Amino acid sequence: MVSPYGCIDLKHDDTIKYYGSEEDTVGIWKVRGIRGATTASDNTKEAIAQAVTELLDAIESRNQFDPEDIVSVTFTATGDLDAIFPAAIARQRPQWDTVPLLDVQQMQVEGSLKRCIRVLIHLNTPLPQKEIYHSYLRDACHLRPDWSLTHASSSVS
Ligand SMILES: O=C(O)C(=O)C[C@]1(C(=O)O)C=C[C@@H](O)C=C1
Repeated sequence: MVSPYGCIDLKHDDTIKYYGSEEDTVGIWKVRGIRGATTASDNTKEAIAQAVTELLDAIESRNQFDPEDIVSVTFTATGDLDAIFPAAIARQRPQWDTVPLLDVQQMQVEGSLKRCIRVLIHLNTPLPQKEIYHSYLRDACHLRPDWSLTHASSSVS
């Protein structure tokens, strides 16, 4: 189907992409972001590993993607967590060993949530933004109450 907007982009590999309304883009692969956050009970390898595993399990089960389609994953940790890199935990997951991973320290804002691990996944997906599920677990559920039930469009499913 040709987009009513009439904008067709012929790439070098002859792939045709249409740009238009949200309906037009369903089924066309794009890079989307998946957010998540959680808290670790302690600054220990075990507690951080448990929190990261639980968070990535939730994100993977809610979004059903192939790790092969991940562009990159960035974790942030608050300054009170330094026992292990979240990326070191993530890398042990099935098919995650080739995913580009990065850890950075979260900026320190007075009064913000302690022992918090955040994640931002960039993913190639045919799903529209409204079908991307974000996961805010444990004490991090208060950070984005609209997303703590994990649906981007804030509907409960
Ligand atoms: O989404 C989160 O993890 C938040 O804490 C919320 C929020 C925001 O205000 O949007 C704040 C700080 C983070 O760096 C990212 C986003």
